[in-house]
Amino acid sequence: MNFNEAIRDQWRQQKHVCIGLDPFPEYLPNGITDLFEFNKAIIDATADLACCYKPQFAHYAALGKEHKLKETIHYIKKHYPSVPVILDSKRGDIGSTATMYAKEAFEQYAADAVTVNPYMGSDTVLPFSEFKDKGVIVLCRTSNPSASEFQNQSIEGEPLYIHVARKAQQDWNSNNNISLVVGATAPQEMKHIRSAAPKLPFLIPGIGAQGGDLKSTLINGRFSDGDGVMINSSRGIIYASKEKDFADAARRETEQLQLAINQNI
Ligand SMILES: O=C(O)c1cc(=O)[nH]c(=O)n1[C@@H]1O[C@H](COP(=O)(O)O)[C@@H](O)[C@H]1O
Repeated sequence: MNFNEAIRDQWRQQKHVCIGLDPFPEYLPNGITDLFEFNKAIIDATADLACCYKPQFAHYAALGKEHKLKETIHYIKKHYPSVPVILDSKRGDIGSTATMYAKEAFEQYAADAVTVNPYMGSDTVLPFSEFKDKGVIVLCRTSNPSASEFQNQSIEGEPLYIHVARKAQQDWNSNNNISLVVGATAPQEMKHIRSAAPKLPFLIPGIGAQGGDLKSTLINGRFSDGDGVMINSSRGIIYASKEKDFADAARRETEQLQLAINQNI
């Protein structure tokens, strides 16, 4: 089963929440200093609800704690093998280097999918999509405040993000393993991208701490028959409480987000 099939399996069980494992040392709950211990508590409390997990690479590498990232991914794969793991490293480089980045994500870290920055062109994406069983999640229209500076620029009458969506669907998806990152903070762009790429799954960050609107996200982002979306929340879930009950609080936030998704999907 490849990544996209595994996600579809999760959707069939009404799981759409992608939990971001982005530990900031200064926000760790009182008494917790170890990143793996923190992640493990969150994972054990949410694994039956999560569509997937998404650890963000910089949150480990900036602290020299890449081994804690590896430990986290191995823990999920050992104890909750049906929950896919997306390594959010937003890689992108010339083909020969991209091949090494793909090995980093899929062989060193054993991730099921990786986020990829496609703005250097096709030869930088294909080394990832050659891994048939793995997911390649291509940045299309990101959630950050300056995203429109370049991504909304019009080229031949269409915004750049639409060119990315078309290329992803038509040229990069021969192994049926491509998804798109589309931020919840850009509902009109999301609608446009969904009509250009009706069948590609969307990873949607921007709900929770970044203030994206869930209802318009679901109306604009889901497939015509529902599903189609992995709704990411990181800080909104993992920092729901700074006290001893942080894992239970993360579970409650995940349940509430899934409930809100069910009511709108
Ligand atoms: O690729 C991503 O995951 C991503 C793309 C994007 O456009 N915006 C975005 O916020 N992200 C990531 O999604 C997560 C959002 O975190 P919260 O804002 O705390 O929910 C972070 O790990 C970001 O790096």
